[in-house]
Amino acid sequence: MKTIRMALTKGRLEEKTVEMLERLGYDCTSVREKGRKLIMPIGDGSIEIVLAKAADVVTYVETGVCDMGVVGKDTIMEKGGTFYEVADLGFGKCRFALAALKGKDVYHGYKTRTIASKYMNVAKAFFESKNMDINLVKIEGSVELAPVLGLADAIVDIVETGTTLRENGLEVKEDICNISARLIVNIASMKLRKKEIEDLMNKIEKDVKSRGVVSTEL
Ligand SMILES: Nc1ncnc2c1ncn2[C@@H]1O[C@H](COP(=O)(O)OP(=O)(O)OP(=O)(O)O)[C@@H](O)[C@H]1O
Ligand SMILES: O=P(O)(O)OC[C@H]1O[C@H](OP(=O)(O)OP(=O)(O)O)[C@H](O)[C@@H]1O
Repeated sequence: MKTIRMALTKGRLEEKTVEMLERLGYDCTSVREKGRKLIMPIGDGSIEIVLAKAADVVTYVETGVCDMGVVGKDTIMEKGGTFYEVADLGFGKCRFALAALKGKDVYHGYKTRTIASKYMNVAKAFFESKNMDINLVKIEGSVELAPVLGLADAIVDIVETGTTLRENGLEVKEDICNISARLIVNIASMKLRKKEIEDLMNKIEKDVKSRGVVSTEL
């Protein structure tokens, strides 16, 4: 049987994904003791794990160098692409929100608002849906700084606990959508490796159900 290559998002989603694979019965010692290694087999070697940055997980799955991947809905929304999104894994939960300084009115007034975000496409689509004309500024991280420093009127960013907003004098003005980790599959792999991929998908779906995950729309 040919090895299935699965791309995992390094960082926040990594631990939960490994825990899920362990619940499915795959020995993930190789991932837990990886050091600086980026590719490693798990279990009996039927799956090979590729550790990548979120946006690159999508690229590797879309191009078919990886058969499947685990990535946040935020990355899927921002980057788009052609692949199957087959499961909401129910972890990595957070949300996209519009936020600004406490008490600031971001909706009214004649001046075009300046919005800062790491997620330019998500922010653009959100304001287009509201028919609001805005100036968008790309910020690479710690986006909360932009309104505090006076660069932007508001931000579109990920909120999990709300601590970063609160500790910087900001508040959510509007929730945009929920985010969680998703399982994605390459289109050709789904046909060519149907049996192996479906077997793994079924195991993952069982695990997701057993955790009582209420799946959002895929
Ligand atoms: N509080 C949070 N902040 C950011 N992402 C979160 C949070 N909680 C869950 N996530 C999910 O975890 C994924 C990976 O986040 P992580 O911060 O590890 O990587 P990243 O956003 O690509 O940042 P970096 O560029 O620092 O690697 C996100 O794409 C998102 O789906
Ligand atoms: O609601 P909270 O629990 O405070 O989490 C949200 C924060 O976490 C993320 O930032 P991250 O730590 O990934 O750093 P970054 O801003 O440099 O991307 C996100 O962009 C928020 O800043």
